[in-house]
Amino acid sequence: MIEVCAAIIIHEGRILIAQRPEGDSLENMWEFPGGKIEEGETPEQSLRREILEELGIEIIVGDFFSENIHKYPDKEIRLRSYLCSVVDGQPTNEFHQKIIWVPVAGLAEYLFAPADIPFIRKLETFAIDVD
Ligand SMILES: Nc1nc2c([nH]c(=O)n2[C@H]2C[C@H](O)[C@@H](COP(=O)(O)OP(=O)(O)OP(=O)(O)O)O2)c(=O)[nH]1
Ligand SMILES: [Mg+2]
Repeated sequence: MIEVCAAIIIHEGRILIAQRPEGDSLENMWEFPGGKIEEGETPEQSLRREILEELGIEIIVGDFFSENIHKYPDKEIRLRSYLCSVVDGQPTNEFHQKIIWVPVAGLAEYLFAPADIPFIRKLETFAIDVD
């Protein structure tokens, strides 16, 4: 089982989503930034490291949002998501094809990695209160 953490970064009513690189697994699909937890890391530490690497920003990892165990043809992952906020600065795209901010109501337009679908459904049932 591969342990993966994903950041649901919310800012001014929108969520940051990212399109996976060409040539990688799940290429072109949309995801929440993050990645595999490394040896000795907590999920929170892992997410802060991944977000600094992928987006060049410091985040606050807040409440746990949801967990989904998903079997891909070649691997099984436990994907855990956390609600996060930006400490300061603008995210820069260091890794993905694209990064964009979308309102919850717009998430359905994007083709997400299959493991993310339950998160999208759950987000759609919540009125996310921000600011
Ligand atoms: N970061 C992230 N990974 C996700 C999401 N949904 C999802 O299925 N994944 C999968 C893709 C990868 O197989 C795995 C870990 O992501 P990663 O970005 O660290 O992995 P990677 O590209 O090095 O993966 P791989 O090519 O070595 O399989 O989790 C998501 O929302 N965010
Ligand atoms: Mg990653």
